[in-house]
Amino acid sequence: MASEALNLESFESWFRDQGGELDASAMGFAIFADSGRGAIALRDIPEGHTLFCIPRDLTLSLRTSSLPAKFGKDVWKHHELHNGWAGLMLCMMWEESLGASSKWSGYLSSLPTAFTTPMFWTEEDIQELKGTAVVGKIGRDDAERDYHQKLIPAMKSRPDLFPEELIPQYYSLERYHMMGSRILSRSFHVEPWKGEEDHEDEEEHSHADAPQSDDPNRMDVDSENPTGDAVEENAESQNDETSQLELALDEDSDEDEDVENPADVAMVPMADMLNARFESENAKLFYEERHLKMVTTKHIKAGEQIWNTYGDPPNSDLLRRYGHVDVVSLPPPLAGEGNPADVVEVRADLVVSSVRKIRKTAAGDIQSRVDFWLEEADDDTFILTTDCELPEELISFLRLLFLSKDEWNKTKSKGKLPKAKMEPELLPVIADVLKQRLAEYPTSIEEDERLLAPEHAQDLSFNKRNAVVVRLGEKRILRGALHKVEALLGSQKGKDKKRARENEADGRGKKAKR
Ligand SMILES: C[S@@+](CC[C@H](N)C(=O)[O-])C[C@H]1O[C@@H](n2cnc3c(N)ncnc32)[C@H](O)[C@@H]1O
Repeated sequence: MASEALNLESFESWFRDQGGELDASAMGFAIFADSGRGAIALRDIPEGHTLFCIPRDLTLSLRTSSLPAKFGKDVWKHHELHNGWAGLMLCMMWEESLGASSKWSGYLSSLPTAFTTPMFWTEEDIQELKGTAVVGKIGRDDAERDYHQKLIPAMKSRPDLFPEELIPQYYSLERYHMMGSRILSRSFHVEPWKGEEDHEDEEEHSHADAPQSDDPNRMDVDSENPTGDAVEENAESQNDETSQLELALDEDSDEDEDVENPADVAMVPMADMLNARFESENAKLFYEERHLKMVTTKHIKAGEQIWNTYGDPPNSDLLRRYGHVDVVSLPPPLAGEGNPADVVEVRADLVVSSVRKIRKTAAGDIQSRVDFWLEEADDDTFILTTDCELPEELISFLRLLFLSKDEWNKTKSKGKLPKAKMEPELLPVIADVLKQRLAEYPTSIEEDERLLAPEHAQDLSFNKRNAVVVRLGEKRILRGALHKVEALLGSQKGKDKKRARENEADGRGKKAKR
């Protein structure tokens, strides 16, 4: 605790020395038992108040580190450092190796070195996540491949920048993972100022192509102040200051608008000191021409925590990226506590296997229907949320698999997927899919609820407790959806019986008439 407090003090003075501005009458730091360091309001703060202000050139990214320019654009690209996060990870390791001569030394030394994300879990702990969306997305192997295929050759090519004796201390695989985790849990998406974009005449420097990013939940930066003040554009003055490398990094960034330009991934000192909790945001980062500003989005009372937002992701993503889970009251139809933003993924192949099992007559052309689906819908996973409603895509997919041969031929020629209209014949398959999906978790809901009960919770390790929270959240959604399907099946049976009785009575009536 004492060392963390000291760390914060030197971080704060580094921040000011570098031109950062903090309203120390409004915001201070505290250490929270469940979330580490965070920011608190030292007095009542009105909405629209600027808590701190960061010069753009104090953010750490491919645009601001001088390492990419030392390689030159072609070599940087040759080593594939313009794709994904590997380039920024190398920049961070290099800046750290410079010690006090790096502009970011006071920042880098304030960053955590240990993480609670599954990337660092034992195999035994990871087993606790079986069935959840986390397991397939940890990505340790992909990250290590990048380390060996991109970073090692790049470093070997420049012993002047990466002296061999410094490799174990600053560039080990362990430190590489550490940088990756810092980016994962603390980076922001920071786009260049509009006036920075249109430059074609810049000479040779690194280019950045679009990276593979899976990041809908990175902390975001808005371009407009919440008070509605217009952000003034001043392209001309910005042009003078924009580094040529920065422009080169953006040159290729429009190639695919769906993937994030790695040059837009930025470490933002001070802004990354704020914690987040589901729907608790009361401050947000906004950008202006030369600064990023953390501005309150609500009135905050003295003593309250100042929360940013991480985009309110499901617990599976929170755990994977940030190493914690959100536990608040769940809205109906669920009850108890969990993350209202939770989701559960159901793979299309599970649906296909249930259709094959239940509709023994399932068409031999099922594969061509699946291919048609994949082409038209471009998705092989169905997502259920905490409202426990059945996804429209799932219903449409099932209807496609249930079409008669004639209907299928028509659908194929029209190139249009069936409407998501629920049919009674789909219900038994959906119930089976949900049961199969529930069976993919090794424990039951009741077992998990017992593990999390207050009298047992202290027996769980931090990782295991988080794993149980994630898997229980997913299972509750599946159970909620299953209850809905069973209720529909029950009322369908009731309707069928009634119809049968009426038919019988009709039959008798007719007989009586005769
Ligand atoms: C952007 S940093 C926030 C500052 C961080 N607490 C620190 O000490 O540097 C994100 C990290 O803070 C922690 N964190 C943020 N919000 C949290 C919460 N609601 N519960 C638990 N931990 C949280 C997690 O470790 C997360 O990876």
